[in-house]
Amino acid sequence: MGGVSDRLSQNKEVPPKTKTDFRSFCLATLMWVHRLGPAIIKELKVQEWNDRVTEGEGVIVKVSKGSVKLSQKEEHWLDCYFKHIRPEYLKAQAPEGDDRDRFFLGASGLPLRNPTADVQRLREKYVKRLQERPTPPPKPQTGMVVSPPSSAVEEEPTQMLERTSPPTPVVQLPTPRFWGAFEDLFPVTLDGNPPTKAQVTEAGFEDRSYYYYWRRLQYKLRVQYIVEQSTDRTGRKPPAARVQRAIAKETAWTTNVPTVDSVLLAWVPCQEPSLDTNDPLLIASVIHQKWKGLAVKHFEGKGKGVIATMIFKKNQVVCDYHGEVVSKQEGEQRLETLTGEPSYLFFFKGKGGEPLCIDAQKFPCECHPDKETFGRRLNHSRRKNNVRPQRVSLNCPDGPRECVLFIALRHIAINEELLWDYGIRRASFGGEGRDLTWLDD
Ligand SMILES: C[S@@+](CC[C@H](N)C(=O)[O-])C[C@H]1O[C@@H](n2cnc3c(N)ncnc32)[C@H](O)[C@@H]1O
Repeated sequence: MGGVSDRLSQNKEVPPKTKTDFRSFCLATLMWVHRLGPAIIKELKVQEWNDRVTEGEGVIVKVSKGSVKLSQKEEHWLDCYFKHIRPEYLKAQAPEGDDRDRFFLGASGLPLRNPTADVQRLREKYVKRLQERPTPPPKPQTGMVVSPPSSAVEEEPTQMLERTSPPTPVVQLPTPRFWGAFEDLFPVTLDGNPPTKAQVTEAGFEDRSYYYYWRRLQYKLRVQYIVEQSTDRTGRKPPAARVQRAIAKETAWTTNVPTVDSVLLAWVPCQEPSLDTNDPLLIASVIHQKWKGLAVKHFEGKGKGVIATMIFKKNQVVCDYHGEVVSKQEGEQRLETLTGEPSYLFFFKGKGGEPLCIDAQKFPCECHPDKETFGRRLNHSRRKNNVRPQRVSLNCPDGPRECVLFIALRHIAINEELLWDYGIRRASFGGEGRDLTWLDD
């Protein structure tokens, strides 16, 4: 399973069956090595996983009845499941399901029902395989391409993962067909270097076009990165000087450095996402406050905040700012009554420019007494904001509802904290803002 966790951490393809096996393997670790009962495992919460603390060479995870100490390796396995498998299961889940806090989910996105049966299945599968295995397959030799076609990968996942299948002899490969195998061996990254000629030849890729393609993809990646770095919150096309400064900051890039012109050419205006105000899923999520892929986490010096537990794509709706919608005037009066505690009042302009306020001060809210409403927990950052608020009028069954949705400004990775720009600066409120130590302007 070490091979599987390596592939998962490197974002390489892993067949669904192997992912299920890997989840069972994590369950088996908790059951067999740490003697946790299935009921405790089923109850394990995302929050408990996120709140794990390092102790010596391992980590302590609080569980419903006590705690468990995992080794670094075991932590790595469980984290691989959490970061690379669970988010996929979350995608499958219908909005009615309440997935949000369970660590172990089934492929349907719902909480895992029978960990014992899962572990048993895994055990039987491997015992059977060991009994059936004839003689060990030959080890791959150097100068061979060790990448079976993807159909073979589906049928016999462990062969691919342990790289024990008989190697395919080197042939002159057409570029597009085998690019995947090349990229697996030499992933294209923002800061990496292309493989040397010797490495390429050793891996069985004689054709120089792979090398050039690698560089071209890295160039595109870098151009896109500089576009993002040099475009400010106004979303307007950046001036050449700003692009030049953003490029100059990347001192580690010594070759394959994008030119200012190529960045300006690649720049396109940021598209306002067109939200479907009749979307039943969106409406259900707002009404029932069931948002996928989010978890609350405690941050030192910030209090609570929200992290992503699945990937969010640019322009995807993350959650809403849930609370009581009142007039701006009413909101200001409520603000006056606050004495030093954090404010959860969101002022905005509703449909037709009407000044409104969403009051999320009360927790839990009356309409969802058993729920963590995520929007109110999002912290501020001007510099590292990755979501932005957008006002919409949703066509809910009981009539139009004024809403503020948080939209991903870019690709958001798992475990990343969700941050939005509150629009407050140190100079705000006639300079009163300078007392707010957490502002990063
Ligand atoms: C809407 S609440 C955000 C959630 C809040 N952290 C909590 O625990 O519920 C706003 C308050 O969070 C805190 N906060 C927001 N962003 C912060 C940041 N970047 N660093 C530290 N505190 C922050 C401030 O106290 C602010 O008044």
